[in-house]
Amino acid sequence: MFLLCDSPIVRLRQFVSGRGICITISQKTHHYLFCSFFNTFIIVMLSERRVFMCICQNYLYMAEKRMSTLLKLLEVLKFEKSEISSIYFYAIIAGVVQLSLPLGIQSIISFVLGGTISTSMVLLIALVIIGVLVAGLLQVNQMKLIEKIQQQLFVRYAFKYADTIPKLNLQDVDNYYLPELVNRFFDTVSLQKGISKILLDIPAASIQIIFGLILLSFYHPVFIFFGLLLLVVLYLILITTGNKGLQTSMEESNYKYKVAGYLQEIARVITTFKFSRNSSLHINKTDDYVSGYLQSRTSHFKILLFQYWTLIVFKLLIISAMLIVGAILLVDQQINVGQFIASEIVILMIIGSVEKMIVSLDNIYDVLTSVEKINKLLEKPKEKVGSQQLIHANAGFSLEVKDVSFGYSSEKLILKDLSFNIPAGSRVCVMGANSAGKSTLIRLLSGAYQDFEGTILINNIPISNYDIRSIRGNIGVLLSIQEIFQGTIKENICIGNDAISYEQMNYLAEITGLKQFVDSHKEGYDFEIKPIGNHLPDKIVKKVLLVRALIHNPQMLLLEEPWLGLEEQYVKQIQAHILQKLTGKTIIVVTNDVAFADQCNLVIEMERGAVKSIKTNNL
Ligand SMILES: Nc1ncnc2c1ncn2[C@@H]1O[C@H](COP(=O)(O)OP(=O)(O)OP(=O)(O)O)[C@@H](O)[C@H]1O
Repeated sequence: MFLLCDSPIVRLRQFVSGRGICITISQKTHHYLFCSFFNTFIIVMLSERRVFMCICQNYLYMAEKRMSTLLKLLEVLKFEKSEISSIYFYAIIAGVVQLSLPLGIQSIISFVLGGTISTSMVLLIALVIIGVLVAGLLQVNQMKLIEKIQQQLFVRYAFKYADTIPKLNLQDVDNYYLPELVNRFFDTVSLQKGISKILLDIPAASIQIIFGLILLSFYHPVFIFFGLLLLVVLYLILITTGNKGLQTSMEESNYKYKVAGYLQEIARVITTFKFSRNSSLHINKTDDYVSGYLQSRTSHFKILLFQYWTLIVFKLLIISAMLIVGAILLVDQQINVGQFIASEIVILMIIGSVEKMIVSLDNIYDVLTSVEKINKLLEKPKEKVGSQQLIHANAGFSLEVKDVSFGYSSEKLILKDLSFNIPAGSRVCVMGANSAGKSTLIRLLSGAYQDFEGTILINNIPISNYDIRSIRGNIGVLLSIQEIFQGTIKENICIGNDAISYEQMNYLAEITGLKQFVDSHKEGYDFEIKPIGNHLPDKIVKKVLLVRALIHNPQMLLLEEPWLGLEEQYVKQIQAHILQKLTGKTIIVVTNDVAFADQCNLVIEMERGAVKSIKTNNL
């Protein structure tokens, strides 16, 4: 295809997959001639360096994108190597066995034309029947292997998601709604379905095509020409529509998740939409996303239709050509009736396989799209994990904050040039007005946010050098960003640590006042908390989180407003526990409680992201 135009880059984008030759016709008027050769990329243009680069980049970008999606699919299939090899092995055997049908029929017809029913003929019929049975058995084995692969895929992704989510970088997670992103897990179901089609249909179809063509070439050389023509057409369909098909499939999937995400958002704020009865915002927004979905789906369907129409036209042509050629060869007595019928059966088998391959293209798009979608969460940035272990000593840790600056985004600094020292075993109170940056500081000290300027040293070693898990194992944290989850109270407190006894839990539950709530339910600590803690008073949520922070007997405590909103009696008990029972541990509490601050060794006052004052109390 040749194209004369004045805007090479715009044209190139519209160009079929960016492959082609580009020749400068006139440098002055900036006219360019593009020509596309399927799957061939050559640039004959030496004078316009800038355009030359653009073309290369465009091509490379598209090739890279396609390759990366394919590589991701191969990465998925890498674990199923042995099953896939077996499936292909069975497919080859089945392909050979299935050829016994036309060959058997050809011989049977020769016998029938001879007018005798001989033992050989009965034997042949039996062989054909056995061939069909064996092919069926092989297919059953293939199905079993596919089932195994499907189960493995689901299990592997379920565990990958469960393992990855807690490791995600919190700063990055701030930019999206994580539960919505997790919806991509449902693409494992599309992957399971698509993979089964691809692994069953495509090998069977390709092997039938190859063996069928080889067989046909034995009947007459003219069939070789038809065979080659068939392969070229199949290749052209794949090349011309492949990229576009994948692109429209991705767009369709993007809108699918937009619709699902928005419905999820409506459900999340159900009361808001319920009480704004006259508003149709939710319907209008859903309409926008659904329209986008329908448009991209229609574009995708157009590609599939184009592929199918090409196939129908080609089928018509090839069947008529084959019948005519077969009939001529038969009349010319170059082939006999048996060969004629057998060759027609083989041709029909080949056409059927080509059809299967074209129809499977939709599955290939689905599979590639699913792999991209599932990986969206898995590819998100993870927390950095150093190698140094924070040793569990029986004393608190020392902290040194040196010239630390931090912003949740690059536009605004929240913490500005903070510097202070906290000796091991200190009790520290962090005070300050709203938005002074107190919570942000605690988040940095807990290792929750890692991309800050300056240094934070724990026991004289930069926090980034530590294995973050060893820090988490040694500190108790109560941050405002923490939540309770669906599960029992015990699970919410212990988070799977079976070494924690009921006595330990009871002791802290008494201090915080959680015990009263636990005792008021017959299930006790096995009382099941509903998702997002629905119906649970805020005070109880806070108490559960506080007991969770204290229960591991950590060497360092980072507590954000631990008693804010709790009953006076429990506030006193909690403070007494922290000040009197946890001697030797490093305790940092964010609170504007002056009475508590007076009992701390160090009081850090913050103002607009900076340290306003540091006061040392001689206790
Ligand atoms: N996850 C976040 N993403 C972006 N900005 C944030 C985030 N968390 C806090 N901020 C902003 O950082 C600033 C400091 O908030 P921070 O919660 O650290 O202050 P604070 O002193 O603890 O205030 P408060 O006592 O009201 O909790 C505020 O302007 C706040 O809006």
